Amino acid sequence: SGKPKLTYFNGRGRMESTRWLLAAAGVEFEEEFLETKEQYQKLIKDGALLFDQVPLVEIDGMKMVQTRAILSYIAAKYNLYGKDLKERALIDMYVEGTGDLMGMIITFAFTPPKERNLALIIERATTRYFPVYEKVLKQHGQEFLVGNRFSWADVQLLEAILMVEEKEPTVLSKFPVLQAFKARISNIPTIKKFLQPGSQRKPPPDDQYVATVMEVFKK
Ligand SMILES: N[C@@H](CCC(=O)N[C@@H](CS(=O)(=O)O)C(=O)NCC(=O)O)C(=O)O
Repeated sequence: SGKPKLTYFNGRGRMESTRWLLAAAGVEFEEEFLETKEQYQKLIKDGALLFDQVPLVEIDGMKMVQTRAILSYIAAKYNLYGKDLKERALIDMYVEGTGDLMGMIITFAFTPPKERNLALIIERATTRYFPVYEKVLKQHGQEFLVGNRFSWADVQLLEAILMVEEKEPTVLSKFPVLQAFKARISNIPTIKKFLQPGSQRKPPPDDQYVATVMEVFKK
């Protein structure tokens, strides 16, 4: 069909940032949801998973795995990766930052309840990560993080803000510039559409999601 095809669980995990980026670029995509061990074994047998891992994104005749490789390819293909090496370097730094923050939340669902440390996630968000983006936007006074143009960095920062707000709704209370950024980027038509109910955006992980992941990978 020419549309990229995403193979992953029916949940956020490591695939959600790819859904966000494709949606922000206005690119329609198909999804295959991993529900059973048999599906996973078949993908391996068919040689579709280079490292026996998902996310898998089939795009432009390639079977891409490795989340960063997938995201970088999509960002470059849809001109969301800056205009030169230095802008791309900034975007890489910013997306690694929001990626690390979201990584803490992704693993949260798989951490035994008594070991979960939500306070640490909120502390990192409000003292290490959000202050950086607040300052960057404040200093150049532009709409977007890099090169005064919409990029991957903006998409992933909005994704991270919304994810942290799901855990702590007041998390932006000391970040007025990020509050304005959130409102602005959420109103970009392709993102506004993705934020509407019924889009391919996935809900926060629940016990069912965690159980499915464990079941599929059970030896
Ligand atoms: N570096 C890889 C890691 C991918 C990964 O660990 N995938 C898990 C699934 S999930 O953690 O994303 O839910 C997997 O396939 N695990 C199976 C295995 O590693 O045998 C990436 O970024 O895509």
